[in-house]
Amino acid sequence: MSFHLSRQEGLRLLVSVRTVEEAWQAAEGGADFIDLKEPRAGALGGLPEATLRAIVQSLRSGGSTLAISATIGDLPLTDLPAVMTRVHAVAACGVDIVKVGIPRTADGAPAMAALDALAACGHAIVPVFIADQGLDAAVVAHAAALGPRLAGVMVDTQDKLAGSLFDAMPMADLRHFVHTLRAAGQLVGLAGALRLQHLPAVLSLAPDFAGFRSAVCAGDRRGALEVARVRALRQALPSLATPGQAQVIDLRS
Ligand SMILES: O=C[C@H](O)COP(=O)(O)O
Repeated sequence: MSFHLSRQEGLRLLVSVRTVEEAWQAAEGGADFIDLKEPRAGALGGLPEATLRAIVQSLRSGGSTLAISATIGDLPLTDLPAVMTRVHAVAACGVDIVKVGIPRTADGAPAMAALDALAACGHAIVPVFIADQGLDAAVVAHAAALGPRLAGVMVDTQDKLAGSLFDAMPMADLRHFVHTLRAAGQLVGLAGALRLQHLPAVLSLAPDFAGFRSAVCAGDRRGALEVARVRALRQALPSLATPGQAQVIDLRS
């Protein structure tokens, strides 16, 4: 794996963008990760490779050293050759991290086979567990067992109109997810229609990073990113992260 994400103090912000302009706005607002995604094509919508290359080229030639991730799009894990072809194609666009959705299915075997292939593919991979139907504990344990062969692990939601991550998963399950994967040496990220008001609950779970799109757009997540909204998230973090000030909110126990 050529790119390595190391653990740092505090919560890092991942902001999803769909254009060169949005990428720079996210950077200006204080994002730690620039996440390339087409929100108009679903929760993990993939951008065309030409767009990925253009954003990477602009950020790097403009002097930004921020980590850049990109999703491969919503591909079924049952077609593993197609998933791996797209992973290699996205990585070849110059991004540091490739994100791959891991939806819950009746049979966890395709997800486990995909995780094995992803861990061995030579790129920095972040599998993104889709939380809408809850998580398959055996598949999460399988990801944990892969340890640092994965660059990190995220949980996110598919249906952005059904509420936030905290509506999709009980707080106790989220705590278990973060604890299990961090104990396995992995960096853990949370996302799922998270808003400013969710930051205390996010911080109480102590993940390594949190991902945002809905919260940084004026309308819904398919609309335009607003730098002021990224900045507001960034500015909220230090005060919330100060020990004793972070309100622990058990949204669902
Ligand atoms: O990877 C993070 C996602 O793009 C977050 O999107 P969202 O805030 O709309 O759930």
